[in-house]
Amino acid sequence: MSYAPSTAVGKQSAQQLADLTRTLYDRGWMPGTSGNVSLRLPDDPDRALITASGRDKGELTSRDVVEVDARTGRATLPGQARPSAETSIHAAVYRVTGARAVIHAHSPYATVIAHRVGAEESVASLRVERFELLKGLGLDDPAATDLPVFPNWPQVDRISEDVAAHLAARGDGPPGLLLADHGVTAWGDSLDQAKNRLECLESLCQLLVLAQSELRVSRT
Ligand SMILES: CSC[C@@H](O)[C@@H](O)C(=O)COP(=O)(O)O
Ligand SMILES: [Zn+2]
Repeated sequence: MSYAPSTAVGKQSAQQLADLTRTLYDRGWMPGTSGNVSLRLPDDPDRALITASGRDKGELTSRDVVEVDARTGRATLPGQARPSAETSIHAAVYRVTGARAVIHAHSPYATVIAHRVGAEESVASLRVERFELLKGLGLDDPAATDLPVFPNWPQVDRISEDVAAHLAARGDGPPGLLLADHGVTAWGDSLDQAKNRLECLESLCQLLVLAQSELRVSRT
């Protein structure tokens, strides 16, 4: 039930995944067993490694990952641990954006903003503007962005369908999203880039809270 890669690339990727997950736990961004991280294998991007479900993220090792099909989220090897319950959200991001790494965290400020915006039946948009840190998101126009906030349906597949549809329709959106009352997900071309973007999103949410800004939310 533990990941035992046959290649040096698999071994190195699993180690990177585990090291980053523990770092984010240590920051308080993945309390308990919350959060999940995935990375497409550099030598075969059709496959990805993702954290196993329900593990203590502060204790995660390179054996606590699961190899899945990057586009479907289905396990590719027999006898593996259960992949993250939110694997289908990672797969939706991979299908639509071409990202190479995805991180989902329960970091406090992003989660507070996701709670304050909330969501009813459909995706909401949170306007974020003016902050210099928007430049860290790699946007075409860093003056402002509309951060999507998705309903936190109990059926994860329903969330991933919403995410895939929204990202397909809004190709110029930010490399991240909020899940109402839940947390934040960010992605990038590498684990480092996904982490940087997650840090920018968390910090932007912190600034919104500290500035006591009225949240500009639009709902469709
Ligand atoms: C500890 S509750 C958090 C979970 O429900 C979920 O949102 C989460 O982030 C972790 O799920 P996991 O299946 O371990 O990847
Ligand atoms: Zn979560």
